[in-house]
Amino acid sequence: MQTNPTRGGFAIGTRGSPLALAQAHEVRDRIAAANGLDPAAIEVVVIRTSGDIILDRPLSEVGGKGLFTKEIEEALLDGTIDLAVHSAKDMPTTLPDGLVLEHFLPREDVRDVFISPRAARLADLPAGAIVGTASLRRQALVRRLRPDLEVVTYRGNVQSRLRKLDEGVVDATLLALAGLKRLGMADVATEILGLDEFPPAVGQGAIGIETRAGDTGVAALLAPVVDPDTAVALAAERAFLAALDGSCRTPIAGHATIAAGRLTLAGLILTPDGATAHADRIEGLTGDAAEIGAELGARLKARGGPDFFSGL
Ligand SMILES: NCc1[nH]cc(CCC(=O)O)c1CC(=O)O
Repeated sequence: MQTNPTRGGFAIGTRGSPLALAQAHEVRDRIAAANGLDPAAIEVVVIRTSGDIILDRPLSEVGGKGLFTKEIEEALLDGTIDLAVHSAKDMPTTLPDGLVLEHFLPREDVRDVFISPRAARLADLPAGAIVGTASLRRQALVRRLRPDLEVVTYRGNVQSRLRKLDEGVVDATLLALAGLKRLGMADVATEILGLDEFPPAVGQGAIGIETRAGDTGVAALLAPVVDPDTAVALAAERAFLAALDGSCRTPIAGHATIAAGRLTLAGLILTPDGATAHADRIEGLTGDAAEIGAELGARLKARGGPDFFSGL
């Protein structure tokens, strides 16, 4: 078994939310099973991040996605942990020097779900109903489909969001089906939203494993558990997001699929009010994933024009 010279063990770093822990335990169990190790010999280290501490403001106002990874990445760089498990969706497009995001478990369902005690479908909510979500993409997509609803920002982990729904603070919310499945809670979903009307965030449904660049020992342990198609899809989606230069105030959807050795990347950018949207897709070779992502990002950026991103 690979040991860490500075700490004398093998450790996985994760945030402490129930979803983050479920994902870290899944990675631990798969590594153990595929390498003939005792799962108990692989330590799971919970790391509290700035993003977990600041809960009262939208992420886009307090510094973005990096707040959920900073302390975990420091632990990876200083050798406290050997790999970090993340929701790929929550990862910034640029990582600190010396770290890479190249390993992914097979992707879960990428779709969003609508959850409400008031209506069987998003289309059936009464006018004026309040939809709570912190995601700018979900806010814009709801406004595009249902401009007559009221959209409010609503942060917190999956459990706390569902609690607010129970308490009647909002009439409906939207969550990723993948997270609910990993928590064994897929049955709370009221309606599974279609990919065309409600395209996912870049990385949605994928568990990413961040490692130190050139750590061949960890790469060897991960080789039997990772999914190459998911890695290709994520390379395309993340290059797309990076080309749109990561303004976390811009609603963006992006989804790559692989079939018969070909990659198809679909992307969408919206204004926050959902009134204006630009969508396109590119199909090409899986080996060109990063180029396809960059090209689609550049196209949509050009289509939106200079004011699309600055004027938000
Ligand atoms: N930003 C929170 C977050 N990060 C990943 C998931 C769900 C799991 C996934 O998309 O892989 C969620 C919750 C949600 O959006 O419902």
